Amino acid sequence: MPSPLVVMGVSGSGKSTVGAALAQRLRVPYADADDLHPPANIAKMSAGHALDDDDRYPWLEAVGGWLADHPDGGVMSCSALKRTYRDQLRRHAPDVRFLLLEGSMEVIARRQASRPGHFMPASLLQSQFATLEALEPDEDGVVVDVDQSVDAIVQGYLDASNLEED
Ligand SMILES: Nc1ncnc2c1ncn2[C@@H]1O[C@H](COP(=O)(O)OP(=O)(O)OP(=O)(O)O)[C@@H](O)[C@H]1O
Ligand SMILES: O=C(O)[C@H](O)[C@@H](O)[C@H](O)[C@H](O)CO
Repeated sequence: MPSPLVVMGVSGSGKSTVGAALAQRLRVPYADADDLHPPANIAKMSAGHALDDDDRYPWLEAVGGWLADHPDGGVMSCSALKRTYRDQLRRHAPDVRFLLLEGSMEVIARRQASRPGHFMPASLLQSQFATLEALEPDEDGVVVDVDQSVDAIVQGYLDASNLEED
């Protein structure tokens, strides 16, 4: 894969699951942006409060740093909800591509509900959807519907990107 990829979308859309599967399929390094949050961000979300732009700024800097360190390929799961956040990532890694995992609130809420023990409360899903700005035509990316198997999502991305496995 010639450039780093960010698997993006709202909480519970499958970023970690799909991101890890894609990285394995493409045989490139994988990282989860959830692991790069400052502890204060995790505490805030755990307490039921949505992050704001200021909270996300240092976190996106860390995500961008990882992308810049993987110019020859790597997959990062990161919500990247707003255009300005993706612009911030592109400043670090101009060639970054995005895979937007798109789904209805109904499907995603059901998946979140059957995922016990995660710090992200289901009550924040509405704010995640309200904050999400879809990929714009000038952004390098692919949109895949999450209401299908993980394998089908991975294949959908590969087909849309004309990427072959080694
Ligand atoms: N295509 C799929 N079909 C069925 N279940 C799925 C699919 N993708 C993900 N899941 C399940 O949905 C739940 C949410 O997925 P996951 O944790 O990967 O989402 P996420 O976007 O990384 O969430 P967060 O950003 O909150 O960490 C998990 O329990 C996962 O196993
Ligand atoms: O931008 C955000 O609000 C955050 O990245 C959240 O989306 C969580 O980190 C993640 O999705 C965990 O559930």
